[in-house]
Amino acid sequence: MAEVEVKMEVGSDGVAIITFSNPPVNAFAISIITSLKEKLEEAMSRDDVKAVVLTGKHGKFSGGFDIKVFQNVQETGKLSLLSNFSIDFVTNRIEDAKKPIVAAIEGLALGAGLEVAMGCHARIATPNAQLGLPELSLGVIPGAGGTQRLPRLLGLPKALEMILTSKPILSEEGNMLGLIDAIVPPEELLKVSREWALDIATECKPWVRSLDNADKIGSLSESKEIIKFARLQAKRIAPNMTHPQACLDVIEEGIVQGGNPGILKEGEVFSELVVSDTSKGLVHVFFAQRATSKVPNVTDIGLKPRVVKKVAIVGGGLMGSGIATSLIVSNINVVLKEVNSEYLQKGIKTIEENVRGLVAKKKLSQSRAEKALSMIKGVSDYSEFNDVDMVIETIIEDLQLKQEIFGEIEKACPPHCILATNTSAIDLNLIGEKLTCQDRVVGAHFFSPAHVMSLLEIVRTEKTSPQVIVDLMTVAKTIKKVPVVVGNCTGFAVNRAFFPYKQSAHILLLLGVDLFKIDRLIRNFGFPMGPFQLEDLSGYDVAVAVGKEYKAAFPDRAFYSPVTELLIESGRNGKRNGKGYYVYEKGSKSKPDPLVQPIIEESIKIANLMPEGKPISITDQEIVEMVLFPMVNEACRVLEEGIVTRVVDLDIASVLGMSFPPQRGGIIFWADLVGSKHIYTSLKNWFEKYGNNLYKPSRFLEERAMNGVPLSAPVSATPKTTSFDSQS
Ligand SMILES: C[C@H](O)CC(=O)SCCNC(=O)CCNC(=O)[C@H](O)C(C)(C)COP(=O)(O)OP(=O)(O)OC[C@H]1O[C@@H](n2cnc3c(N)ncnc32)[C@H](O)[C@@H]1OP(=O)(O)O
Repeated sequence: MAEVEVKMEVGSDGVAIITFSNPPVNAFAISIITSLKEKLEEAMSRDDVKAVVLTGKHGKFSGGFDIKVFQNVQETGKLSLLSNFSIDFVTNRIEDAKKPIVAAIEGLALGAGLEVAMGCHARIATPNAQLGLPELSLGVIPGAGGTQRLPRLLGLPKALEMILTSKPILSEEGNMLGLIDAIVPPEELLKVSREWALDIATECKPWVRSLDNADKIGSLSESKEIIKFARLQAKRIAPNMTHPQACLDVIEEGIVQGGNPGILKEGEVFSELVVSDTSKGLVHVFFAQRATSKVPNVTDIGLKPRVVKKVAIVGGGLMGSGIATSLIVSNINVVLKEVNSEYLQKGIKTIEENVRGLVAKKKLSQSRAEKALSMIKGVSDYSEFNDVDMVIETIIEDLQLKQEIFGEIEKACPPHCILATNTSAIDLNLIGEKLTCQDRVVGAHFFSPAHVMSLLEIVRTEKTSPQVIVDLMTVAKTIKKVPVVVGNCTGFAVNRAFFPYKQSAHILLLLGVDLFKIDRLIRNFGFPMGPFQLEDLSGYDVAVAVGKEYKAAFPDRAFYSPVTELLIESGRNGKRNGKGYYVYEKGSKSKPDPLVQPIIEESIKIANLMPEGKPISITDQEIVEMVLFPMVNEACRVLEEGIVTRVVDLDIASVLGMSFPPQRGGIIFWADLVGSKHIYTSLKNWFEKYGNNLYKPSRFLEERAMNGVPLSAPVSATPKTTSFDSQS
């Protein structure tokens, strides 16, 4: 069968098997939908066809509507591209067809994939097929009848859970709950499906129209209560998003008015949401995340990843034990080295606690947890390093010590072994300076807690070999991390672009803006917490140590705030000792601590930033912009210096490493929506007003703003020109 094609074969039993193919996931592209309509029309009109089986090629039913079409609609505004898929195709051509249609589901049926299957008159699936409606994760709602048919097939509570969490269920659960009619092995899928279809045609099995099925919907008052509860939950999980509430409105409409009015409302709401900024951001993140795994001159030069079966970790602290946890739960053997048995026991204990935590959260079964723990071996010397495929060093940020350790591991490990460091700041060229095998040195920058956070920043030097990068990217995927490949500098891409976030928040504080207001506004923007809450969480000692690194690396613009050291002097260390900008007490929510006010007043005096000694007057929007625009400015430098060569890498690094709200599409995507000219002029204005270099626009930003070139255009896209100043 050709790559993108719909084929129909009519058997001697009178069943037409319609197979669609659009690798890799059989997405419903416009051409596939058009061909499917034609084949269905033919099947309905042919006298030798009694029933139809609809199935996908390549071991999958369908990954849903083609999301590239969403991008096209978002760019052109042409809603007609969505071609009334729901009513014209799923309802009229499938559900209302005059001959029975059975969906034969292998592998997965997601989004429109499941919606098409629910329009069919029965569903037969292979074991472990994934069934889900993940549309909310793209900023839209199920738009091909899913909001109406799933509650009618599964009952409201389970349907709401699936839609609101975007999480799929497996066909076994679907079978138990009534979504799937039978589970059969892959080799019997077509045989059973065609028999089922014939049985419906001969009335031996029921001809079920899902939209008419009211059995699983309870009383109106009961349903309304369930939806009310779901609204509260959705608000708690996604406080800044409106589309989950819009989805619940649509589901409620269907319950109150009936399935057909529900489908009409679904269509209206879908059309509004697909062109919203939220959907634009989330669709961008979907494709950007996949693009990060295609690295020019690395993944496109025919290299095959080598197998990494055993990894040694040097250092069993918080990072080392988190990384070890990620590896062992993904079936990679780990040798954990510590300097003495006390530290070793501590490290192993943390790993055991991490694994128990994953079991408690139902992310790991008990048997897999036991297997994982059997894959770790604690050691206090290098004798076990002779057959490891990779070493990850996770000790404290001390260059001399790191150089010594790298000298030792180079001798102890086999010649193919990858030598990785988890440093978050130190120049990799210095760490590997004394080695003979500098092509094997690479940064594996995990984020804390390493067994939970999904980003792996892979830092390459000019000498790191592409093979080593390919290998580490493969390990990242094995342990379910998203790898982003970046260049070498202080802070690499994530911490480098993120440092102005905290510093600008401190400048605002010292200019007299209420810190709790800053936190609240940043949360409203979509970050999970504000800059001061984040500082409380990481601990002030970390903030002071990291602040020194940036001061040394970027003395022209790194800002020193006296607040953190004064907080430490007064016995505060954030969440760790329960006392920070907020008070943390066991069993209750953190609360702003009024007792920090005198410390802030003292800091304001020391810093003396307020113009004429008075707090500045500033709008809420400007507060948010003053925290975020300096990050955009630094991100521009990261791009200009080639630390990151593609904008998608920075967008994904910001979403997964800085918790930049995914619905904003990542830092550069958002900056382009705001407009580089506005960012440039705002920064310039603050630079002139407050005299702080943190706000001085970078050359890259200035050139892009001046030439009207989006920040996301390739680095080579900016013509070199004179500045705004000299132009005006
Ligand atoms: C009207 C309807 O209600 C609206 C919809 O149906 S919206 C779509 C709903 N469906 C989804 O959200 C599913 C999105 N896809 C996924 O979650 C995952 O791709 C998957 C679980 C299907 C497969 O995962 P995995 O095997 O890891 O492969 P993954 O790398 O993600 O995808 C493989 C390729 O298929 C593409 N792809 C996956 N689903 C796609 C889709 N629905 N449309 C277009 N392209 C898609 C990916 O972009 C990727 O392309 P690339 O190779 O060029 O980078």
